Amino acid sequence: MAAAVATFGIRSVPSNIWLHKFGARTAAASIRSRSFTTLASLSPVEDTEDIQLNVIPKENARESVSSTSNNNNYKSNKSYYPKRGQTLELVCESLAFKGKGVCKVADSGFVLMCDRALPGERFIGRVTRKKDNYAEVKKLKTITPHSDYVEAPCEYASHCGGCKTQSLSYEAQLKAKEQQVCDLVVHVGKFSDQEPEFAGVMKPIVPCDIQFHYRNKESEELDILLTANASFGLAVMMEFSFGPKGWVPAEQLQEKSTDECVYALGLHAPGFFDKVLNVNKCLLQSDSANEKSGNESCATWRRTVIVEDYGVQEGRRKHHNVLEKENENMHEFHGYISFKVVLATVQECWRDPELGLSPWNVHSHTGFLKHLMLRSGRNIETGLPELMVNFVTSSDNPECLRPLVEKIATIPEVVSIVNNVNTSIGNTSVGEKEYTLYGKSTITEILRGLTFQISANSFFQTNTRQADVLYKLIEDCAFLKGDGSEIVLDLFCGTGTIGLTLAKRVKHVYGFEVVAQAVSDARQNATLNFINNATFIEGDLNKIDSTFASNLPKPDIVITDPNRPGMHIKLIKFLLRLRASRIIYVSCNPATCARDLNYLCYGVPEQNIEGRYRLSSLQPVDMFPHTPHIECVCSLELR
Ligand SMILES: C[S@@+](CC[C@H](N)C(=O)[O-])C[C@H]1O[C@@H](n2cnc3c(N)ncnc32)[C@H](O)[C@@H]1O
Repeated sequence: MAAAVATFGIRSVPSNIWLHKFGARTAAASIRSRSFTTLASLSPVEDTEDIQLNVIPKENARESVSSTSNNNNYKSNKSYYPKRGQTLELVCESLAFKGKGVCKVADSGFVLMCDRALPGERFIGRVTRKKDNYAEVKKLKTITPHSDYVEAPCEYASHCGGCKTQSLSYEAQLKAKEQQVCDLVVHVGKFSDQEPEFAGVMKPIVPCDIQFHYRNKESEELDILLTANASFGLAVMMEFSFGPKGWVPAEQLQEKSTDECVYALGLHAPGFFDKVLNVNKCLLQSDSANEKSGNESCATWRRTVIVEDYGVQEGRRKHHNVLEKENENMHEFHGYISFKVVLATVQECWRDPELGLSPWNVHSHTGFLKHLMLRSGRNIETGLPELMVNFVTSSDNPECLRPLVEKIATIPEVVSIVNNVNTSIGNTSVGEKEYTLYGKSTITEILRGLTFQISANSFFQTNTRQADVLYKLIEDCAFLKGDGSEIVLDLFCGTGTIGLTLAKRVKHVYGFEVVAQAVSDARQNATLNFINNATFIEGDLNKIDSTFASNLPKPDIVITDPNRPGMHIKLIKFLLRLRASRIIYVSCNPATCARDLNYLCYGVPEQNIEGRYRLSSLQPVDMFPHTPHIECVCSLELR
């Protein structure tokens, strides 16, 4: 297999007026019964909004339009089409992929998608973009707010791109996510919700219990802040961007001082790749710390925050002991405090003209600092948090970072400072070169009783606490015999997490992963955990050929955990030929997941490939409250 990451396209699942039973039908029968009136034709694989929307066949369009129910047949009445720029009164009915509100014009049934519209909300919106059978709209004014309203505690909630549903009660968020998965399974996956088995297959969403542990004000702020960016979860990963000009939301322009419009370090404004919302001290400091610290140095401020937050008067060690007793989420909480301190330290000095550091300008392709990535792990001996700070720069000049590195290195939790050099004009954070500027090149984390080493560019679940729940679910779905006889194939294995949690009860684990650093971490993780029956292989699963895995013993269980685009059709065909008894499909994108489940269960009729699997359970898991993200664990049995 080649090692390069490829882009690829899979056509979207053809529309079909027949919804399938749960694998009960043979593929041949399903081929006969299909009527391929394809609305979607070829959707780019990343445009999963289209996968989700273009799912109802033309001949059914009218029926679905006339229905005003919540059935989420996201299909518009073709006889009505609003004009671009037109303002309309709309009602949001439900949430769709990426957390966009599915809205309808009263009496027409025409579907419009609106960012930040929440179920039950009646509002005025302006049509911004027309798609084939729906349109996009920008919210101008709320007439009546959505149901299940709660006050969003974060001052950036309505501006930053991350947690769109902060003002929706957590119960309502869960309901919306569960509904979304269900709709996708029916409309994209083509499973019939009329079958008696459906209710048994679709499991209720597993909530994130951290929601309920963090009840006090500080803690809510923690939850919210740490989910404020799509790329991180609760306390273990955060990505900030540098920009030449801070973005200020229109409604705040009057209040903000002009210097806030200069050089920014913060979160991307929603929908803008070139605008950065500066994350300033207001968000970083708790109110009490703000009052107390005044102009004090960062170190003093840090102590103040900790003492104020927990009422602990003396000694760090004692502080931790007390915390462990008082708050079982101490690890995340303390990691969070360290994030705040690192960010405040960088904010304090990176604009100093003497350092000569400039932010990356995405338009002119000039400037040096692209991103600041913070990742937190845990010291495996003390259990205390340890932090990795990763500066992503546009050129190879690590010496320029020296003054910043010296300051950050004084923060006790920081054990690793690295520099990823990414010379491409794009905004990605993975570097062609990596320098370790201070301490180690990796951090460690503990998950399901195992130790994992993580490099800057390796994937690792960003909400460790909920990852533990997720991996336990995967283990349960594996139904291991426990006699050490089974072979496990761990596709998209990252640092080996899933395979290694199963390794001690199986004969051998074979993991495949494209990122070289992750493969090397996975091998090291096997050693760290005294596991010698796991083999990790570097390669691109989008570029497999007929010889793929032919030299390995036939697996009994396949775990597949692709990133958002889902599985390449080549890999799906490989799995259909392989016929392992069980596949566990772990997905972070329910739209591509539904599409791939359809392939695995009903085949690829256009290519005369039969489906082989029966979907026996689908378990949504909420890894990231307040964000649109949904994780799913699906069990498929060989028919
Ligand atoms: C969602 S992560 C899952 C990682 C791992 N299973 C875990 O739970 O930590 C997806 C992984 O697939 C890897 N990946 C993405 N595209 C790939 C490809 N074409 N071939 C192989 N691995 C790929 C990513 O680098 C990432 O580590």
